[in-house]
Amino acid sequence: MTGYSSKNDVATANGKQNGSGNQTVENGSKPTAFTPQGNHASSENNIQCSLTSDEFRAVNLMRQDMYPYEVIQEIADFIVKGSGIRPKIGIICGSGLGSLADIIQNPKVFEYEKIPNFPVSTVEGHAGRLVVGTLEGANVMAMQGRFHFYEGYPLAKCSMPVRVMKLCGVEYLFATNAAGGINPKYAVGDIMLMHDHVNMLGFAGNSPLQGPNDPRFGPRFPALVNSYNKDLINKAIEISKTMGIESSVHVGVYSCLGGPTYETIAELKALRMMGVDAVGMSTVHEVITARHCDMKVFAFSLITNKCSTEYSDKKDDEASHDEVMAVAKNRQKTCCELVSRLVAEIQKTA
Ligand SMILES: O=P(O)(O)O[C@H]1O[C@H](CO)[C@@H](O)[C@H]1O
Ligand code: HPA
Repeated sequence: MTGYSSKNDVATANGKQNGSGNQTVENGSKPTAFTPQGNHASSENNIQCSLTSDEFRAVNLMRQDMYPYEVIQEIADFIVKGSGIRPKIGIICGSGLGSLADIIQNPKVFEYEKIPNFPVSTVEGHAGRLVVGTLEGANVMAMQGRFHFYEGYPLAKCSMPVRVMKLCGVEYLFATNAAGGINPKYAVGDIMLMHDHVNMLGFAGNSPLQGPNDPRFGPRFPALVNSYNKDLINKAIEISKTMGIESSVHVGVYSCLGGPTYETIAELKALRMMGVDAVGMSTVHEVITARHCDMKVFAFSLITNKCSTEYSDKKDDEASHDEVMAVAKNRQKTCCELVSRLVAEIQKTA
């Protein structure tokens, strides 16, 4: 084999490459070192990284993944007291689907940065606001912006807001996402009601439930069969008929990869062989966390792009976040109608 070389260069955290291993930092502040035990030492050590003290603290905060029950309770109390509402339905808005929160009546809006101990949204199309109010007469709360593993947050932190929802009183989780359609029958703009998932991050040994289990949330070993509530799926199918969109609504299997890269052709082929219909980078950790604390789950994917399993040189065949956002914007009205009608159905039987 020719044409491949490995130079053994040392990559620094600020992206600079330096074959000698000497480290530089952009702003001129002195690099610090840390030990494998996580100690933050300023002396030279066996393992080095070129973070300043402030950067180190920021990264540490981002990676913090232990949220004791009491901290989550405090966040929930802050939201319930601040809004004067105890929500029954929690909605997570997928990429470009923030309008699902805009249809909430009498909204009380909490910016994520103003909520104590809450992470911040870093992805375009995820505004970073919690909206609490009513929809079709039901008390609801919606996350206009979710957290993804690729943003640098551990999975437990990505799905911590689901536990906040639970302690606010939420019984039903509606999780929505933008996803690539692997099933060749799916078209851009279709909706896939999730009836199961393949947890690729779980295959790699990663779970939002990793670490000590607090039985106040749920059991150490939760079962995940029947995670996606069948009654809600059937109600959504009925609603899609009355909306005249049943031919573009499917029931299928979603898989979450870590991202932020979109998939290679070989990965897409492997996923298809595993029975996956749509792929994204979210939702599964939220569903796991919701099922762990016994919430009823309804989830759907808006198919924002087709994932071809054929090799192609055409730029148009590559997934892009711009396309994802544009399709989501186009289909937001339909998604809003589906969600509000399903909320109305739940409210009817309450
Ligand atoms: O799953 P949501 O948040 O809808 O977003 C999807 O869209 C982004 C990629 O375009 C990824 O974040 C992927 O997970
Ligand atoms: N792959 C992964 N995540 C996605 C995609 C995709 O094709 N589309 C929207 N989110």
